[in-house]
Amino acid sequence: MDQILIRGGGPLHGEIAIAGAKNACLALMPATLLTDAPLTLTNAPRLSDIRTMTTLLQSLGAEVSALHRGKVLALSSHDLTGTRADYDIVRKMRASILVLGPLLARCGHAEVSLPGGCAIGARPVDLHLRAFEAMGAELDLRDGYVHARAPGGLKGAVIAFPQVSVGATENALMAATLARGTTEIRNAAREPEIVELARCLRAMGARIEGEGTGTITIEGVDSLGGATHAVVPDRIELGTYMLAPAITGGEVTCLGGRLDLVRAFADKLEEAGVTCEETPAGIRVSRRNGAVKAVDVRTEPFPGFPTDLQAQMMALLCTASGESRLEETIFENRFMHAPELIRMGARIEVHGGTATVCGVERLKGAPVMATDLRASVSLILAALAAEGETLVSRVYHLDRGYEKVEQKLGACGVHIERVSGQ
Ligand SMILES: CC(=O)N[C@H]1[C@@H](OP(=O)(O)OP(=O)(O)OC[C@H]2O[C@@H](n3ccc(=O)[nH]c3=O)[C@H](O)[C@@H]2O)O[C@H](CO)[C@@H](O)[C@@H]1O
Ligand SMILES: C=C(OP(=O)(O)O)C(=O)O
Repeated sequence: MDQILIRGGGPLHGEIAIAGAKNACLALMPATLLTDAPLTLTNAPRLSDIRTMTTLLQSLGAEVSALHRGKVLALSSHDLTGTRADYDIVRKMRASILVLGPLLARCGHAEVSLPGGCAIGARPVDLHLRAFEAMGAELDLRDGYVHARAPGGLKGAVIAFPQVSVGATENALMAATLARGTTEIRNAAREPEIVELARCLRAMGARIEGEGTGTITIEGVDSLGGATHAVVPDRIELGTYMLAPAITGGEVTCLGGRLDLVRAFADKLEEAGVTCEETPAGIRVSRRNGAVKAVDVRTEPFPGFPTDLQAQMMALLCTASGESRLEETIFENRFMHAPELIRMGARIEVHGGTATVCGVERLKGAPVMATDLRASVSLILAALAAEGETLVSRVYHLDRGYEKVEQKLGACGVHIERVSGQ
């Protein structure tokens, strides 16, 4: 199994190109199931999660070709052969549940394995299922699978989510495009991934209004056509690399980055004493003198501070001057990076959903283990500033969401390499 070795030390200088967004692409790819016309996605990231979604769609009979070294995905669901998403694929990636809405809308039935819990929390899919029921689907949970049927087709409905869910909003949005009548999604997620999906669906002929607000209205149409859509830059990869010079000092420009994608996060960086400027090329981040200041962070749905940047922010605050509080409100078990950061000399106490971080002068390199995707990259960030060598194991988590980490950070002056471990 691969490991990543980092020799921390000096400041970072250079440019890092931000890839297309994993989470946007994972929602856009299943949209192919809604149409028999071709869907082309450009600026796709090259990640194991994208390959997993490719395998899942292919298992349903869709054609998915990765062109231009994987940066362009050509998808066609002209000849769908199945409606069953198998446990063997779904268990690898929760976003697999996003095929349920499109399959149900297009084929009138689908069988999708329940994704189950994962390291960061239980993550049920009840909100997805309630949305389909509101649209007239009949659901049956059997043998670990959701068996969904809508013999007369889905009907437009008012779907009022009791809590904000990105995935449930995406699933309901896709299903509603082919439902009979009008659907109103209330308390909808407002994440950029939702806006992207709505734009792509609109380009395919869907009638959607209100994406990016709490209420999305969809007027169902009889069929959708094809489209070509460029995937938005990955705001979580962007935030992660913005933290690199914040932690080590120096100056890095994140090419293609946009402040509107990371406003709440960039505000916290500024509050901590890190400069973030938008330039025509991207976002330039610099920290020249002194330690960063402690700040308090509370994760929230967009436009709040993203849970997917909480672990990385914690890595920064480990060496801030003073005491910071991080409150995780989205997932019940998303502090697994804390014990590993403590192995590197951090002072962190976790009580329920709150972590208190007391900044130390210097972290020390250590062997550490990645427990999930964002935890893995938080350890890499911590290692950039640590004294000595850090060896991060279980980096398959990292490969789900970050392409070419070694090259991107290596080009900014860090000693980082992938090594084969046991
Ligand atoms: C592939 C993808 O885009 N993943 C992102 C997506 O995950 P995902 O779409 O799974 O996250 P949700 O927004 O649905 O989850 C938010 C909260 O709602 C709960 N919930 C969700 C659905 C449901 O049916 N019932 C329920 O209780 C979840 O357990 C969680 O506590 O949004 C999360 C929140 O920004 C991000 O951390 C993930 O990176
Ligand atoms: C939690 C994440 O992904 P997923 O929802 O696929 O687990 C993430 O991208 O940080």
